Amino acid sequence: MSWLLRYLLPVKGRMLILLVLLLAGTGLQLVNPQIVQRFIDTASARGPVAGLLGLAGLYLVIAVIGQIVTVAVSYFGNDVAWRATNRLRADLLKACLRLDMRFHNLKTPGEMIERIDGDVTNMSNFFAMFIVQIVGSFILLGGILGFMFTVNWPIATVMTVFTCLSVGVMIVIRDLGVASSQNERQASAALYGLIEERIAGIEDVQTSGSVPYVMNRFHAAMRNVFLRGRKAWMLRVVPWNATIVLFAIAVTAVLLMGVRLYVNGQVSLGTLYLFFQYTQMLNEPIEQLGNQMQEFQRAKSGMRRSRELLSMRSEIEDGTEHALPDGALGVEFEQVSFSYNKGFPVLTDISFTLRPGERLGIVGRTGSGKTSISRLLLRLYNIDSGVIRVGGTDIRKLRLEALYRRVGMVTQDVQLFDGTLRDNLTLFDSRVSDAYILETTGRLGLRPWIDSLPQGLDTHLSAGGASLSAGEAQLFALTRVFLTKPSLVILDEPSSRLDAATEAALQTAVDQLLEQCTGIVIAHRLSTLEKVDKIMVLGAGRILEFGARETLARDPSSRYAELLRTDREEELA
Ligand SMILES: Nc1ncnc2c1ncn2[C@@H]1O[C@H](COP(=O)(O)OP(=O)(O)OP(=O)(O)O)[C@@H](O)[C@H]1O
Repeated sequence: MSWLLRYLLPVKGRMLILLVLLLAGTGLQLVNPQIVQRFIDTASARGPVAGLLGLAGLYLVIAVIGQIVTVAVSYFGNDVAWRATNRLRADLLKACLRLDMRFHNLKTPGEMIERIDGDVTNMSNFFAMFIVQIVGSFILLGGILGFMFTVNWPIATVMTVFTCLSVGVMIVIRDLGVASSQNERQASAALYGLIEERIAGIEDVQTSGSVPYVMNRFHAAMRNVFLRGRKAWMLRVVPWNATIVLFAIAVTAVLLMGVRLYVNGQVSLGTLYLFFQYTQMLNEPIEQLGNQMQEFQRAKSGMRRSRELLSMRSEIEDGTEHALPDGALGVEFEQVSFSYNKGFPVLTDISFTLRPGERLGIVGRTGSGKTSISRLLLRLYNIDSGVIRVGGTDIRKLRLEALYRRVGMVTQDVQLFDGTLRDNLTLFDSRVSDAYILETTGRLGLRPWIDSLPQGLDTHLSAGGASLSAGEAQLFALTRVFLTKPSLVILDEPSSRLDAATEAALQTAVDQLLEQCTGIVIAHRLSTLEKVDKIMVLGAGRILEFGARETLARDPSSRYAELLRTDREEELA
């Protein structure tokens, strides 16, 4: 409840309006049967027609106002629900964006969408209506029973017993469907994960002819959602069904007692109608309570999942220091060991130093750990042991923001965001001027491409990357890093997708960039590394060789020299 209140407190004014409207609606509901009672009694006593018409008119006016109040309740209910749940959605998204890569490696984007939006949508009705309707239902019940006690206490007692029994049954079995509702949400999240994954890999799915296979998996996931959903629904409706049986017994008892009183002349026909009508009306708040109980079970499973997500902490704790020396930044790895999964070391005992402004080329076989080193430098993962220093400061002590502001990385995968070309190049930083963008793109050879676009920097790019060729996307990513004027730059296979001419242009630009900052270049092709100062040869997560490039190249027994020889032979072949 305290958690719920945190989201409802900011909308307390609207909640209050909702409550007042609900009370007004409840009052109107209680009044109308009494008007009908008077109408019947006046009519049976052959009272004046004008009086009857007046009662009928009053009934109509109250009925119309009642409808208006119902519409207003629905409007404010939805309004409150959206406002409160949007806050929760924002909190969930923020929590999700702050979680570390180990978490994200295990979750598909589709699953996260379902958790941030699907679960919350399931809670929205609960948010809007739960407190209000529970309070409203109890007030209506109290009003009906209270009035009945003033008219006929034996019947009121029967109705009270029935009400207490119904509410008691619901309270006792209220948690029945929670676990299975949680399972239902889980299955639904898995289904979304599957759809997202397959649509993201649509090219592979289509070209490998695996549409039938995907459909098969999809049907299996749908079946799972259906089976779990059915079970959850069955368990949720049990409390409600129990009250229907109780209600039928109560109506029968009240009618029998009422008819007996009428036959004995103890009550008028109008009062008999009132008994009947109020017993019928008891059903409504009890049904509301039952519905809310169902919503509650559904919402509770969503709430559990949301609270679980909100309580998760990223393994990457932000540091406190934010001062780094001006200019190029030195890098130091001291006995660094790292594993993605416990027991499977990816990097072991990595130690090396790069002075400010130095350029390091990392080579090694596929899977030797080159990219992992760059990820560690950006603190995407915590290391198992050792220390990494950037600009002389342990990166664990640095504010992440300070680190990201000074370190740039170009990876093999380029992510485009929905926005203009300018937004994508500056990553939505409006302080970067167009002149600077154009000058930088000119240096990188992207200018002819930008000039060929009808709207230049204002051209809209779609998210994902479909609007750029792989090579363009890579040039694009380099430009992005250039624009941030980094003090340390990591280039992961920067020219892997470029043709020879573009690569030459790019190489000049990279050289210019590396002149201003410290650089780490990860490359498969040794030609990319001609300008670097030092070389690191990695093998199975260990440094096999580290030293000045010139020295290693000249030493025929070095691994680097051997790599150069094989590279040349391959080129000749
Ligand atoms: N997210 C991850 N979770 C678990 N293991 C991973 C993850 N990323 C990489 N690995 C493993 O870590 C090892 C090193 O991977 P890394 O990407 O650093 O190698 P690399 O030298 O950059 O390879 P390549 O030249 O192919 O890019 C590999 O065995 C890889 O399977």
